[in-house]
Amino acid sequence: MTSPADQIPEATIARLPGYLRVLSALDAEGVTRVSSTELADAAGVQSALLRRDLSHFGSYGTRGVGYEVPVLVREIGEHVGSGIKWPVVVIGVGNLGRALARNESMLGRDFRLAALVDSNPAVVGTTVAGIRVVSDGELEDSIHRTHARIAIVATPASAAQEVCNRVFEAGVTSILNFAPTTIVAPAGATVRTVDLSQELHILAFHEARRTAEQAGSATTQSAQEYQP
Ligand SMILES: NC(=O)c1ccc[n+]([C@@H]2O[C@H](COP(=O)([O-])OP(=O)(O)OC[C@H]3O[C@@H](n4cnc5c(N)ncnc54)[C@H](O)[C@@H]3O)[C@@H](O)[C@H]2O)c1
Repeated sequence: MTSPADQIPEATIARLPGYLRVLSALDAEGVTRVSSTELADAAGVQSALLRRDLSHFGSYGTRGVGYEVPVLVREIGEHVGSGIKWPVVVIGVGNLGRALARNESMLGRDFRLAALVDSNPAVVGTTVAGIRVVSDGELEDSIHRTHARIAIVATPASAAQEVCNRVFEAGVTSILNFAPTTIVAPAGATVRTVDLSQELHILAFHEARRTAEQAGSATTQSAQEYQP
């Protein structure tokens, strides 16, 4: 398709799985065509944004006809690596790592748990979700053995950068980082950091603004009601 990946905005890439989810559901229902407005509504975005996102991949739809659902499912699926069953190594098998491992569905159907690594001798050797946890000394080996290029880091922040350095050195090029720290990655590698607390703070920001607006309108109202 048209644009090289490094010219596609991250925000566009982040919306692709949402489009694919809606399109796959339509496809499963036997729907063959969808307008940009219908698709945008179902995905919860503006239709102009949807058209712009898809145009990055050369999908422009046809005026009055819309998009061919099976074609778009195949094309977006190829872009987001759908149907590959990517092996994923999880490093740090504490509360979070264990929860992810035990609920593989949280990873989505295109990813499979390939190895679990932890440094705690009390955790090493235990079995989580049918996989034996190996020691951090076996980190590189577990990456080579499973051919994983994606890793999830769920260690404390203090260990995360060193773990990531080793993981990159072993051939991983994509990390989903849960540790609350900024990871420095080599050129050509991708790190996505997930921070629930940051997401909650974004909601709190909007809540604070709504509260301030309500307080402001109440003040304005009472000022208008004031008749000297
Ligand atoms: N992103 C989020 O929304 C979110 C939510 C909860 C927790 N966290 C973060 O995720 C991380 C994990 O949280 P948790 O509650 O599971 O912590 P935890 O202490 O229960 O688990 C951390 C695990 O990492 C292991 N570990 C430490 N150093 C290691 C190393 N060098 N190599 C391999 N394993 C190592 C520990 O032995 C432990 O089992 C923490 O950094 C925490 O702050 C993030």
